Amino acid sequence: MSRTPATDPAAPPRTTPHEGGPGRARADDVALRVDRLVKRYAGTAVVDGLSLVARRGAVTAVLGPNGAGKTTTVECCEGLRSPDGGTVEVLGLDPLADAAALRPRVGVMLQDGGLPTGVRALEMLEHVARMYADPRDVGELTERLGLGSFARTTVRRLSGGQRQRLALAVAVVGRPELVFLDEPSAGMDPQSRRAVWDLVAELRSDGVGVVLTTHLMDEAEALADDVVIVDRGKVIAQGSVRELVTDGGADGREHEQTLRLEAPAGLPADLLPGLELRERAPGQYVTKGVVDPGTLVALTQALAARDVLASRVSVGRRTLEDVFLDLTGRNLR
Ligand SMILES: Nc1ncnc2c1ncn2[C@@H]1O[C@H](COP(=O)(O)OP(=O)(O)OP(=O)(O)O)[C@@H](O)[C@H]1O
Repeated sequence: MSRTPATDPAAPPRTTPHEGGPGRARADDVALRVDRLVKRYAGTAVVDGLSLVARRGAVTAVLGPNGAGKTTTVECCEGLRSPDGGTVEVLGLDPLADAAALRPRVGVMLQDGGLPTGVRALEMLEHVARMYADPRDVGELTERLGLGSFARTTVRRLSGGQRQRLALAVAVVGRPELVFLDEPSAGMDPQSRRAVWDLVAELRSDGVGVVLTTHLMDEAEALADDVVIVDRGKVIAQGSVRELVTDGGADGREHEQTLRLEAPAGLPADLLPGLELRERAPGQYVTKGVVDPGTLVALTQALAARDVLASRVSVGRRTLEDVFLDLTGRNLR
């Protein structure tokens, strides 16, 4: 698959539809369809013709750097903002015109929690549960998300991570068909994070469509069936994690190791015999081709011969962060 050069704003987004993935989702599998969405603030398009599909029974991660337009997009899907162009279909309905019909069917976890601050945590969850015909068991949800230790604490006194866990419980207690999670594990300790990830995996296997925005690579890699990478209000790549990190997936390159080097800018591409060294951002290099133990020796010798001291050398599988950096020349965070 060809690269979309970072410098060519006219280039089309790199789209890699895959078996069962967003490109081939059957109409009745589709939980969310966003088509050429535009949202402007003060005349500037912060969402600029963005299209994506999220399936039922799948986790779709919307990934991008700060200010990319992720939250704005999701807020248009939640009926919290009205688009300036394009269309949004949530469970086949319009999030603004059909807001009342969608409310019991869609769960929303906002980035700041979005919860009233004077209410105690458990009372809040119980209150929301009573609004649904067939809510989840509050005790079970409390237990698995570890809400018990702060059940009687008011929302305003909760830590960031506690508030996030409560917001997640509130989002899923009504058994939604589609749930939007905005950075669900931001600010959480590893144990809470694991509990959130397990819950998300369970929602997916129960057939729920999960749309999560994040800039955490490991979260997207661990959870997502479909990844949509957004930058400057546009989709710049989409596909499964495997497709994205293997550049199309056909040649099985996921087993291939990539060598990453941080060193002064301007090293030549042919520094290493038999390996291409590509400078994808100033001073940040990656190699293409097979990396073996001898590669590290050759690299060290080649750098020493030029009196160059590397600040970092690492070997590992290609990640979503690499994909983003390749496409944009910038780090994701
Ligand atoms: N109500 C608003 N009025 C004006 N500008 C806004 C408003 N809300 C968001 N923006 C701007 O729109 C752009 C996209 O913001 P958005 O919150 O959608 O990005 P994001 O990808 O979710 O970022 P982050 O990862 O930081 O949450 C940003 O430049 C932001 O400053």
